[in-house]
Amino acid sequence: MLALGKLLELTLAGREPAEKTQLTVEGVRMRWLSEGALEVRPPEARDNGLDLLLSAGIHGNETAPIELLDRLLHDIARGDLKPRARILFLFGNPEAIRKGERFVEQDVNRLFNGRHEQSSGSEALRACELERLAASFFSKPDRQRLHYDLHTAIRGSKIEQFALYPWKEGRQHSRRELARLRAAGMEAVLLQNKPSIVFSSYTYDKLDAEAFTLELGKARPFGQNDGVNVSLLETRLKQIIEGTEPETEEGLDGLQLFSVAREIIKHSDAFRLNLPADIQNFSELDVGYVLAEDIANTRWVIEEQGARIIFPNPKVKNGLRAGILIVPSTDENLA
Ligand SMILES: O=C(O)CCC(=O)N[C@@H](CCC(=O)O)C(=O)O
Ligand SMILES: [Zn+2]
Repeated sequence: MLALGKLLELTLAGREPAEKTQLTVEGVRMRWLSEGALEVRPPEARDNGLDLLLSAGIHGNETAPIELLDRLLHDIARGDLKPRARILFLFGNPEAIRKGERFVEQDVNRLFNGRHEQSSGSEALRACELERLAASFFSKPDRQRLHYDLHTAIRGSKIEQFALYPWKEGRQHSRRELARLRAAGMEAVLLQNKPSIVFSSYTYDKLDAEAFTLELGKARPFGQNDGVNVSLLETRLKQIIEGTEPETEEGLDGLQLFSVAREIIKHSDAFRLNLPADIQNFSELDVGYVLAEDIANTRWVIEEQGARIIFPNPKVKNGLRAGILIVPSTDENLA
């Protein structure tokens, strides 16, 4: 196997490779760009015009997606997987991955779309670098652009695998991309309805990629991911990479759609979230329930029928999202 296939090993060791560019026997070029960043380019005659960005480890303790990208890279470096797409592999927060922590000082996935400019420290610099790497990768005209930012969640979930689809004014969510996600094993998609500061929102909004955050199960340490079944996603990614993806029906085959009713923002240290610590994502909340309380008697009371909570987290920094309240949605506004 080509040494550059061991991007994860290099990243965990904090080392630069001796050789920055290597070629497989089939002429696939692997190029190390920076810590945790590697570009894969098929020979020109085989290139099918797709630019695919695969990122994981934006949160350092979310190891199942990192292991998935590591397997894909090994297969490419051994010549077992023969790309027709250009691919950028990114391990988002190397320092946090080495520590096995979600982040070191601040959450990288709250620093995109310019937020890093209002901040400082190594994670702000990394978010800036990730934006630059993604922008340069997606700078070629007349190519399809696709980004999957892979995550696992802090808690268990009533719906194990789901996607978050960013929003941009005037741009419609794509039915074809949703069908593709369904085929990749996603059971639900949350259709966002406002701008955001996460990585997939940056590539969707600023770089015109089709972009998604994918949640694949519960976060566990390296080597303990048997409970996270990524086989459908892995098969689909290999097909996308090799250009052998079967044409998907436009039907969504039971894919559940949700939209954001409200983001719960923690405003102060007085913030209290009235949920059990072990509550699962997608738990339903009754109308009238006092979900949260904050400074100056602010109360977050459930008003929406069919409301569910995802990503509840009272420990976030003040000013950040402490949960998302979602409601069922339909496919009527899809392009
Ligand atoms: O389990 C949790 O509370 C968080 C899991 C996670 O890291 N989710 C992403 C979602 C990004 C998005 O909103 O698209 C995050 O919170 O950064
Ligand atoms: Zn995450």
